[in-house]
Amino acid sequence: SLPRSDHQVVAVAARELSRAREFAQKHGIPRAYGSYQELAEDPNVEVAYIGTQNPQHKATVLMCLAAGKAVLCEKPMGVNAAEVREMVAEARSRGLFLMEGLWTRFFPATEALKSVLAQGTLGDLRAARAEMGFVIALPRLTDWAQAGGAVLDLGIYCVQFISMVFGGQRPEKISAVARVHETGVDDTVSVLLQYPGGVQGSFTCSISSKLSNAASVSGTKDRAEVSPTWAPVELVVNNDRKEFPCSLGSKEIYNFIHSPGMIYEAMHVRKCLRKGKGVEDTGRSKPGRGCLAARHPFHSGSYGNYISQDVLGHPSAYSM
Ligand SMILES: NC(=O)C1=CN([C@@H]2O[C@H](COP(=O)(O)OP(=O)(O)OC[C@H]3O[C@@H](n4cnc5c(N)ncnc54)[C@H](OP(=O)(O)O)[C@@H]3O)[C@@H](O)[C@H]2O)C=CC1
Ligand SMILES: O=C1OC[C@@H](O)[C@H](O)[C@H]1O
Repeated sequence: SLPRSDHQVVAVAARELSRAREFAQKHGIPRAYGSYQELAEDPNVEVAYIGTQNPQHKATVLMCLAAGKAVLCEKPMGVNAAEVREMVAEARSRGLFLMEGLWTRFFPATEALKSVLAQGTLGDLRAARAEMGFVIALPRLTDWAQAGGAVLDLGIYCVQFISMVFGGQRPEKISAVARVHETGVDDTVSVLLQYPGGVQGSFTCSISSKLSNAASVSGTKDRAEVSPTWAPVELVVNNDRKEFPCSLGSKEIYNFIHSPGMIYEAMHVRKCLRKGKGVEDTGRSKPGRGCLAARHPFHSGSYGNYISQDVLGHPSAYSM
């Protein structure tokens, strides 16, 4: 979907070469590999996009970093804070770019919301609310061994929204309640986040029930809402509704809605690499090829531990 002068998919890898070849043929990709290692070692690959399942993210990220690649890893980058810290440390030590694929951040509707917030249109912010839930029949979601569960797969979109609207502040207190799936993963979770000055964030995520799938922020003057939470194509401020269609003329049939919106994060990666500077992680930017770990409280560990402690009654194997 993007100009070939800017982006080219030059290789694809799978654990089975036949599957990589089939995908490469279908999408006109020049090279197919039967292992991720071979792709990581391909000198024509500048950026590795990692779309394996959650438990394989870390190993594949480290493999590609070791091969000197910039890395865009699907969300959640790690299944817990320790994994994320290890990947960020490795990227930093090698001076390489690393980004978590929270594609939501780069949608035009999100950019429009950010300018509404920057203009102070809503007044002093008081509360943010996000929901993401639907009945999803994906085996990986109910499988503990695949780091399934609502919070890791869907809750992450809610947390990143709340973190974004409150400027990346860390909440002072977190509490959570949950329905636990018979496989032991979190099925439906509601979380309350208390920020300084009585400002509040709350979200519900569910892999077994349809929720509003909208995210909103309210202030002393007005309220703004984007939807759907994870791939926003609509922004409503007061009664003013703006559409940001993202079919982008693509004729592809995708597994997940608004998938053409993946181009926005790809463009962001290119922009960062061309700027050649590390992007703010803790509020400072560094000259030279740095790394970005799209940091949000979720992966700081404390929130994840609170959530998993509250939700599952014990720090789960994959608590964030
Ligand atoms: N940004 C977004 O909108 C979305 C993001 N995601 C994220 O993308 C990632 C992949 O999700 P999805 O594509 O639904 O997952 P799939 O269940 O389709 O698995 C993706 C790939 O993981 C690879 N894989 C590597 N090791 C294993 C293993 N041990 N067991 C099974 N598969 C393995 C397989 O590749 P192969 O066998 O070919 O090597 C498989 O094709 C997740 O992290 C998810 O959070 C998912 C959907 C939407
Ligand atoms: O990232 C995602 O977005 C859409 C969901 O259906 C999917 O399970 C999730 O991984």
